[in-house]
Amino acid sequence: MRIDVVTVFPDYLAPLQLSLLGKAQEAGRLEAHVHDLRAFTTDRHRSVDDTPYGGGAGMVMTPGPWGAALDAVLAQGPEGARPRLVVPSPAGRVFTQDVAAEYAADPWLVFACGRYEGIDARVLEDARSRYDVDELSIGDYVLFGGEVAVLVVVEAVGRLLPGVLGNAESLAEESHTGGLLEAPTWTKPAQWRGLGVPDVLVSGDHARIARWRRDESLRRTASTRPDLLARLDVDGLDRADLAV
Ligand SMILES: COC(=O)c1ccnc(N)c1
Repeated sequence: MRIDVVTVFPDYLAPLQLSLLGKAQEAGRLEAHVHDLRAFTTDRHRSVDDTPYGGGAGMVMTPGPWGAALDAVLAQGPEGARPRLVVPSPAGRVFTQDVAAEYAADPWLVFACGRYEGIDARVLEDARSRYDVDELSIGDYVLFGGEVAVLVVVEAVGRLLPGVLGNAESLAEESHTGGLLEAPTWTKPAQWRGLGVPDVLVSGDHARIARWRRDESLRRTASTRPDLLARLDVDGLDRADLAV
């Protein structure tokens, strides 16, 4: 997978070089390119924003540098490819594990990091002729810019890429895989500050352990995220059992 990020704060994306994402890049599973939007400005002040038409507080990012930047990114990628342009925005569709899986299947993601009051609407309108444009929210709150959202999305997507996670099996049991929250976990020591470990987990009965973990996962989901349960058609689930 290739990812390109256009931003006025390239340093914000430095964490992409760390940890598993750094290793994924070394292994050639992920190719990340960060572009400074100001490199596509043409004025002496390298300006990227201006006052909004119609008035109102704050500044809007001007279309010129963005158009040039998105053209340049396209020219650097595979010939004829049509990448997905992801624009982090509080007005976007909500990013979920399912969306992460969708993105993990894309060969090329381009991220446009807006700041201030956003990017001139014509940038996305123009981009739609060459990109599949996706405005994306990481939750119902507002940030200073899209860069933090890019780090969230790239980490959630990158860990789904084949070979990036040491043990791909862990993907099957984690929260939001299959729509439920994962059961609580314990490790050594067996006793800690007077607290022990559920007997079933040291029983060695793997079928019983799997059932117990499933029940704990359902209970935790019902207690913390009943909205997730409402979406699920969990076979054989008797919701009365989940009265927590
Ligand atoms: C400037 O970008 C944001 O404020 C933003 C981006 C993605 N998700 C959000 N919830 C906010």
